[in-house]
Amino acid sequence: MQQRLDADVIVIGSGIGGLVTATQLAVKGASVIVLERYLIAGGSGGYFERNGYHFDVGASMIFGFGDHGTTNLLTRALAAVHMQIETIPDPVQIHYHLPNNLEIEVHRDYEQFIQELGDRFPHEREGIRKFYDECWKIFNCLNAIELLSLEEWRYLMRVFFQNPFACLGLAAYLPQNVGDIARKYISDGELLQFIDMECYCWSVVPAERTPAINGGMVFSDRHYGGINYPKGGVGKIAEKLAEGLGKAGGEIRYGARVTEIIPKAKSEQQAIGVKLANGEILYAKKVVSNATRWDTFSNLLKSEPLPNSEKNWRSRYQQSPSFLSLHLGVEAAAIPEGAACHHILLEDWADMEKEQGTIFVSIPTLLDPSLAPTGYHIVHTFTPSWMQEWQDLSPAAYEEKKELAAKKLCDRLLAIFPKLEACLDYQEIGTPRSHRRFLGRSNGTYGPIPTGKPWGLLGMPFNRTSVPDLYCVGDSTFPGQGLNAVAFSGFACGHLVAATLGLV
Ligand SMILES: NC(=O)c1ccc[n+]([C@@H]2O[C@H](COP(=O)([O-])OP(=O)(O)OC[C@H]3O[C@@H](n4cnc5c(N)ncnc54)[C@H](O)[C@@H]3O)[C@@H](O)[C@H]2O)c1
Ligand SMILES: CC(C)=CCC/C(C)=C/C=C/C(C)=C/C=C/C(C)=C/C=C/C=C(C)/C=C/C=C(C)/C=C/C=C(\C)CCC=C(C)C
Repeated sequence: MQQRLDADVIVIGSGIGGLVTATQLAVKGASVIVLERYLIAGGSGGYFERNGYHFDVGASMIFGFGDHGTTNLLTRALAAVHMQIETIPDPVQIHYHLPNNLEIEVHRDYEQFIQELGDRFPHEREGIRKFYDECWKIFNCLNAIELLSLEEWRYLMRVFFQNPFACLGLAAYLPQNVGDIARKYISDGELLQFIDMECYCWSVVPAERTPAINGGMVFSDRHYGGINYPKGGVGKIAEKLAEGLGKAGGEIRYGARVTEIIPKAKSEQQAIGVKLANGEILYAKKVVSNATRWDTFSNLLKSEPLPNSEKNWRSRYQQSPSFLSLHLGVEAAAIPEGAACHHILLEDWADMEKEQGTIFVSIPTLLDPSLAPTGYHIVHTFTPSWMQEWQDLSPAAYEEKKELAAKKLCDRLLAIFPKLEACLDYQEIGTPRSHRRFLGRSNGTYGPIPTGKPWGLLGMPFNRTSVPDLYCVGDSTFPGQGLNAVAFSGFACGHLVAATLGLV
């Protein structure tokens, strides 16, 4: 007997990866249901409101909103469902406050950034130029081709014949890491530490473990498409994608927690399906999981032994730390005139990768004041933290540890915002436990990081999995963390699944 089908494709999770997959499939004519365990869409790209403040959950430095080229994947994902968002250009990507008074601002203008970095390291002026120019080479290859699934051979042939040099260029960079390129041109130890931080602040690993292709994207796109903040907050991206999905005929269900993926039986009689926490079972031709690979294979595929491909991947990649997050509301006087929106603070290079070592700060109200009551700013401060730090504590000990950690972070921030503590109006503290609880991410992880030196991006799995008709999308698939990166993963997954359904 033919199995009942509820949709062509079920997508588990409405993070940006899941939503881009769903919208891409819907506009190609597939019937799609997105199942989201939380109350709103967006996952790490979501938001919450408290006391008149509109806080971004995680992502706040947004790549992919440019208006030209092919790498502006957020603009493109929205346009595919006839949506767009007004964005506010950020003139400085990051203001670094590093040991030995190394104060560097990464200006939107490439030449200004290269000039100022060269002024600080005059003996390395040439090396600096050569290093960042090589990153542009990678970016120019990416930005010259249509970005779809590398698992779909017709696309690969097409893109290769359309632009063989860009494809060969990318193929050459796929196994490389940023550190190898930096060391070709630069020998100053402090400058190499700076390049490590340039990588660490988005890849959570130093340059020698950061894929060159991702470095090329980040170090060039910030000057090309630029960093642009969505007016109304980062949550608008998911809101608009979800709206576009509805208009394209797709459906999204909230409060719909998937507890189990039911794989296709060997007899091929039964369609692949999912079971929800309320006991309901839904069937589809294909299931796409936007949960992390760890959650997908260890929690959702309950009866299946862990496939060898996943075992191999887990030996090459581990979970990155999660974050300790302080969502602060402060009086405007706390923020000095002319301050940049994003800051990185580190006092001692030895602490860069340590628990609560590097501090990330984002003040989105400098770009969009409407996110806070008049006369106030949002200061979102976060620092890497491991789940182990926050387990096995009594409720009272957990609360006390949170308060202490928050106080320590605020004290360190006084170095750049001396009036911060005096101007504090609201504080909400999130730990790895909060990230696990609200985002459904194993140990609240920010995503996969290589266990040793990786072969660039070659070790990252694509969207197809070893379980027939089950696909993965999001930051535990190629090319990894970042909203623009998971948007790529969504375009690739949507394209691959559409191809297997005969829709492209
Ligand atoms: N740019 C920044 O500042 C910044 C900061 C933090 C995170 N990020 C990035 O944001 C990206 C997040 O994108 P993503 O698409 O990979 O995923 P995501 O984790 O944001 O979204 C996954 C979604 O799936 C839902 N979900 C999980 N398990 C489920 C289940 N069993 N049933 C139903 N729903 C379930 C979650 O609630 C969530 O909405 C990450 O790549 C991260 O790197 C960026
Ligand atoms: C045919 C032949 C011969 C060959 C073939 C080859 C090819 C074609 C290849 C291709 C490839 C590709 C397509 C690739 C792609 C890639 C991509 C798209 C990538 C992307 C990336 C992106 C990224 C990485 C991004 C990221 C970002 C991030 C993560 C961010 C973050 C941030 C944060 C965390 C924040 C911070 C700070 C403060 C606040 C200060």
